[in-house]
Amino acid sequence: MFIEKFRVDSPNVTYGEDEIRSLYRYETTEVVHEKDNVSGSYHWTVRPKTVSYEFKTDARVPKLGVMLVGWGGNNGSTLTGGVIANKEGISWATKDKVQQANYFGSLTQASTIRVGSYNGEEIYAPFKSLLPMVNPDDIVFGGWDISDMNLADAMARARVFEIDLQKQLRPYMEKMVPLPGIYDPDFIAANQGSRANNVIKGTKKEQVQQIIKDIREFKEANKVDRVVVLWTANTERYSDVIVGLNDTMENLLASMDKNEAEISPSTLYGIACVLENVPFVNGSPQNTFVPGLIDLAIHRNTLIGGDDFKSGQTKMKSVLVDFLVGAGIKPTSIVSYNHLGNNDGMNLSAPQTFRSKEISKSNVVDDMVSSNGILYEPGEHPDHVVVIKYVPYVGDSKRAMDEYTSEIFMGGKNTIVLHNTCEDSLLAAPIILDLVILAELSTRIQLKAEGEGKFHSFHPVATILSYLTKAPLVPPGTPVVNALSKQRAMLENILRACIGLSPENNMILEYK
Ligand SMILES: NC(=O)c1ccc[n+]([C@@H]2O[C@H](COP(=O)([O-])OP(=O)(O)OC[C@H]3O[C@@H](n4cnc5c(N)ncnc54)[C@H](O)[C@@H]3O)[C@@H](O)[C@H]2O)c1
Ligand SMILES: O=P([O-])([O-])O[C@@H]1[C@@H](O)[C@H](O)[C@@H](O)[C@H](O)[C@@H]1O
Repeated sequence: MFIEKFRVDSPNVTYGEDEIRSLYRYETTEVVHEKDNVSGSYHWTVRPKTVSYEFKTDARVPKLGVMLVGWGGNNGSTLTGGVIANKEGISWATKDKVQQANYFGSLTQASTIRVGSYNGEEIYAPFKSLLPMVNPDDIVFGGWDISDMNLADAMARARVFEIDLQKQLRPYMEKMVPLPGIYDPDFIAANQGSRANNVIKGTKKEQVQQIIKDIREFKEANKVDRVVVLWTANTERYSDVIVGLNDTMENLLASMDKNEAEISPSTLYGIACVLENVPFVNGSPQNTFVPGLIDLAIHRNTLIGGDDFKSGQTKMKSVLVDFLVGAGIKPTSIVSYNHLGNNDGMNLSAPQTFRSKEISKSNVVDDMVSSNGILYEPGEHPDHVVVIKYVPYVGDSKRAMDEYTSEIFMGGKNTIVLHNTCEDSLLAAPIILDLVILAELSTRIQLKAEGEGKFHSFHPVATILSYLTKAPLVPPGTPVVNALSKQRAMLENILRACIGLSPENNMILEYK
């Protein structure tokens, strides 16, 4: 059964006008590897451990401004149009039916959580009912693009929405014009040069200062309380990480001042956001967050997150490999091919930008493979190939074909083949929405473990966003989890803890 909302009745939870507070007992384990004093041999011990936490969530939902880098792209124009269509209740004729706007594909807007059972029936509520979240209909969009095309024409260029919908959206979008962006042809494919007619001139430092100015003016002009910036511009090549250049925040800022060529546009946007204490999320696979920028974000306690939206093939991969390995089946060969004809595909047709994407699409199985020492020897992993081809005719309608070959019982082999066709931007747009909504929410959550003197925010490197990214950015020295079910459970259970609910453990002992 589905319910629209609920309230937790517990001595450990208080709902104030501006704040929700909870007392939470975090049940975990401590693993030790110790030497037996008698035998002298080492053994592993697992000790259950309970840590008491206090959470407090600011319940005042801000008016949110979202500034997209690459606003005029397929994702940016599709997301902007999609939110307008939902907000205005637009419906449109397709060859099959009259279609209503929706937020399908968004975890926060279209998924549910289990809150318990009632008279033997499982009870579910909207994911967004866990904590006060921004309503996407209320978001004010803006941003930058190296192409000066207005959003209505950009929507037409993207060829994602049905014509009837485009016609209805045009009046809302034709006056939306991206601000000039930071352009450096050395970091994206040469084939992008023809659209770069809207660029910020000057040194890298002057460009950063302009981005900061843009953010301030956007915030003032639109009277928004908070701004989140998200990169949905073209995939860049990796930046070289060099000691003395970008390895520390001091060196990164000094390199910017010296106009060092190896500081990428995406890193410059990131510097601007961190200096302005504005959350910055990277939806592409390049290493925007060089060590010096991570260092700066930690120093200034500004949320950063990424990398690379997890939207289609990779999302499926992080489910299928998790299922196979979790079932004791050994994937030995994974081949992921796709072709698409949008501008992203054209940009990825250059080897150096493709390499950024190949890395993020390939590393996604590492945690699952290393979790099973029965199937895999240390250092052993499946053959894993990623192929992306640019085929203009298909436009945004990506055609993905995957083949998974695994070893099964008694030397048997199993091959699974998947084919997936859909507009890539219709997968990515709701994920962008979730990223900005959850990034904003997490800045309103404070926590304090027993023994800690005062409340503090989550670590600035927002691991909480990992469900939405192919290559989760994590604080130095912490584990990377890619298995989709674990990522979703982590996110849901942290938000459940904020209202004093224990993790969903699926035991339903009541009925055993
Ligand atoms: N399913 C998906 O669509 C998906 C999934 C994962 C990742 N991504 C990534 O999202 C990004 C955007 O995808 P898209 O399909 O919207 O691409 P797109 O090419 O349609 O849009 C990118 C936009 O960024 C602009 N741009 C490029 N460099 C810029 C800069 N330095 N500053 C400001 N604007 C700049 C371009 O002019 C373009 O309008 C790509 O990096 C892509 O790899 C997309
Ligand atoms: O999310 P996913 O389907 O694994 O990966 C996608 C790639 O297959 C596609 O070629 C690329 O253009 C998109 O940006 C996205 O990264």
